[in-house]
Amino acid sequence: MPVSKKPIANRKRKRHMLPSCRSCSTHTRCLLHEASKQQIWKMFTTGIPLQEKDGIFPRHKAPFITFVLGGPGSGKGTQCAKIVETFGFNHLSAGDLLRKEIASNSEYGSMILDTIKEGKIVPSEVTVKLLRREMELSDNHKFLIDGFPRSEENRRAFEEIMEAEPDVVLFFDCPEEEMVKRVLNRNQGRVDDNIDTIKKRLKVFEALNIPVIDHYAKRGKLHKINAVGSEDEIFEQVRPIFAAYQHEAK
Ligand SMILES: Nc1ncnc2c1ncn2[C@@H]1O[C@H](COP(=O)(O)OP(=O)(O)OP(=O)(O)O)[C@@H](O)[C@H]1O
Ligand SMILES: O=c1ccn([C@@H]2O[C@H](COP(=O)(O)O)[C@@H](O)[C@H]2O)c(=O)[nH]1
Ligand SMILES: [Mg+2]
Repeated sequence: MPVSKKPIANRKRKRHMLPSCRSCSTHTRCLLHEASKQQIWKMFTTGIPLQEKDGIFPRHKAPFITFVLGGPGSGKGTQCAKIVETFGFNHLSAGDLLRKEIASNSEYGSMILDTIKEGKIVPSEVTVKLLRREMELSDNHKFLIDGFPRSEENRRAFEEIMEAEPDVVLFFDCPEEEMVKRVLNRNQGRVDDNIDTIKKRLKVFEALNIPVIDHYAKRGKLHKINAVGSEDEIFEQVRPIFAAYQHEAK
């Protein structure tokens, strides 16, 4: 049975369920309070619910993490939307989080913009920090992490900082010619949807992302999907993967 994403209002309320931050200057309730983070992640990684005495409301479920990988334009975002609709995951697109940082003029904004224009990879600590913040704020324990990790260094940073590994890894396998065609037709005004940047992104994908895919193949976590066909045809390959995990991920 599909589980819909919780409304933003509920996510905001979650902040107020966390203890006050004594170490920040404003003394407001603050997600960056180290003790809170450690408590949340202790619970996330051990699966042991926190008690009232731990300072935050108990949560009862360990995270169920899916990494969604594939080249530029292979259809990751499109299929994630279908997975969310059918299986009720929280979709975290690393690229979208980075683009939000640019739009919000954050301290990393101009560095991220330059990196994306060049089709290169943003430093792991920046991306992992953004993912971690979203995961901490989420009322949903089922995560689809789209477009990350992009390199072995990204993968190691995530696993070390989060003390967690993915349960499932999807790889949307698509020929380069098809990916280029899709990206050039995407028409969403992305600064990297031009032929020069696409060529660079494809090179980076081959050199740095394929080793991550190989790593998870060796660990028996990889599900390779033929990403050519209609969106619905492709989703029919994805559906049984999550149907099989539905009991575990509930
Ligand atoms: N099966 C498909 N057949 C044809 N076009 C598709 C298919 N799936 C997605 N598309 C289209 O291709 C484009 C790229 O898809 P999408 O944004 O989902 O890819 P992505 O893997 O998330 O790319 P990126 O890594 O660049 O974010 C979009 O315009 C989308 O509508
Ligand atoms: O983990 C990540 C994810 C993305 N990037 C940068 O963003 C662009 C666009 O990413 P999409 O997944 O295609 O939306 C990507 O080419 C990288 O430059 C990143 O550095 N790290
Ligand atoms: Mg995408």
